[in-house]
Amino acid sequence: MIRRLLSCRPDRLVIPGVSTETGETALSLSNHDRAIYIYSGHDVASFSFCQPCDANPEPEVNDLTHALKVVEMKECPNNKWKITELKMQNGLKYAQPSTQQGRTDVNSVTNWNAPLVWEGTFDPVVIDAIYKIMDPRVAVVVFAVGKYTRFLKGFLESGEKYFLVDFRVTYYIFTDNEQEVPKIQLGKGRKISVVNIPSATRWQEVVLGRMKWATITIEKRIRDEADYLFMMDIDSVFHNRFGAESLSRLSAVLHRGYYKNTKRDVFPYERRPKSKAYIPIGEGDYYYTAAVWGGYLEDMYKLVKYCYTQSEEDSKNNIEAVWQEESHLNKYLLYNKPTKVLSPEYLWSDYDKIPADIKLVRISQVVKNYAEVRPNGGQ
Ligand SMILES: CC(=O)N[C@H]1[C@@H](OP(=O)(O)OP(=O)(O)OC[C@H]2O[C@@H](n3ccc(=O)[nH]c3=O)[C@H](O)[C@@H]2O)O[C@H](CO)[C@H](O)[C@@H]1O
Ligand SMILES: [Mn+2]
Repeated sequence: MIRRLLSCRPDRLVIPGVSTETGETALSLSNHDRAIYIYSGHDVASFSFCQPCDANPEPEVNDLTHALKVVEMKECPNNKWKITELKMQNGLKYAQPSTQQGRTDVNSVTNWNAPLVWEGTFDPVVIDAIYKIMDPRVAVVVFAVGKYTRFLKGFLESGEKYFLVDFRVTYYIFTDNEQEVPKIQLGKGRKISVVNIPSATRWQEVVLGRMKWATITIEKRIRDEADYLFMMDIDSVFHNRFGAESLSRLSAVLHRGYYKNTKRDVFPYERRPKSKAYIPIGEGDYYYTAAVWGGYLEDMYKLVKYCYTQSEEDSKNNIEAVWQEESHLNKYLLYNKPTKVLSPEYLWSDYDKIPADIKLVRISQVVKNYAEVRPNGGQ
C-alpha cells in the first residue's frame, strides 16, 4: 500500500508497523518537505487524522491505486499553542503601570533582553486576564519513586491552592508505587495522570531517568494532551501564587544558592571536558536549578531529550555529570537562552533564610533526611 504523509512538522514521524525490526520507522522531515509517499506493503491499524498545517496543502493524490490512503499528522507545530496576541477584555480594573516606579533592588531584565521575573515586576490581574484567553493545557511532570511518594500530598494540595489556579493542569506522576498516590481534591479542569515506571537502586538513576521517561511519555501521550510543560522536583510545597507570569517559550529558574554574588567561574557547572555537560571557565550567565523549568511542549521535549541523550553519551564514556541532568540543562541554556528567567521565588528552600530581595516564596523545597529518603543514601 502506498500512503502519503502530509505534514509541515519538521521533526520525527513515527510510522508504526512499517519497520520489521522495531515496529517503528522514524523519518526526518525538513521544513520544506510537504509529503512523503511510503510503500509499506501491508495495512496499519490506526493513524491520527488532522487538518494539514498548510493553508494551501498539495492536492490529494487520488489516482495512484485504490489502496492509497492519505495520512496526515495529528499535531502540527503551526497549530500548537503559542503566546501570540496579548489580548485583554474591555473594562478590566487594575493599577496604572509606571515607567518610573518598579523594583530597583534587583535587575529585572537579562542581557539578552528577556524578563527576569520577581514579585513587583508584573500585575497578576493583567497577566491572568491575558493568559486566560490563551488557555493553555499545562502538564506538570513529577517523579515520586521509592520513598519520595511521601511528598506527593504536600505538593499536590498546595499546588491546587497556588499553582496556575483556574488554568487547565494535569499532574503526570511517574512512580513505582501507584497505591501511594494520594486522592486529592482537584479544581475544575485539573487532573492527575499516573505513569508507572520501575524502581531504582540509586537516586542518581532516578534523577537522570527523569529525562528518559519524560522523553518517552511526551512522545507517547503528553504531546497530544498538553501545550505547555513543567518539569518539577516533588519534594516541594507551594506557598504563594505561581502563575501565568512564569510562562514563556522556555523559562528557567535561578538556583537560590548562586543567584546573587557568585562569580560564574565558581558556578557548579560540569568542568571536566570529558563530559558532554562541560562548560569552560570564563563562560556562563546564571546557574539554573533543574527542580523547576518549563516551556512550550515541543521546546521542552527537545530539551528533555537533549539532557537524556547527552547523559547517555556520558555514561558510554564512563562519566556522570557532577549535578546529573542539571549540568546538561545548564549547558543547553547557556547556548540556547531561555526566553524568561524566573527569580529564586520560583524555587526556594526551607533550609535557607529568606533574604530581603525575595519578597515572596512561591514554592520551596522541604527539609528532608537525604540518607533516609534516598535508596542509596547520601547528599
Ligand atoms: C534545588 C535543586 O537544584 N534540585 C536539584 C538537586 O536536587 P535535590 O537534592 O533536591 O534532589 P532530590 O533528592 O529532590 O531529587 C530530585 C527529584 O527526583 C525524584 N526522586 C529522586 C530520588 C528518589 O529516590 N526518588 C525520586 O522520586 C523526586 O522527584 C525528587 O524531587 O539535584 C538533583 C540531581 O542532581 C536535581 O538536579 C534537582 O533538580
Ligand atoms: Mn529536590
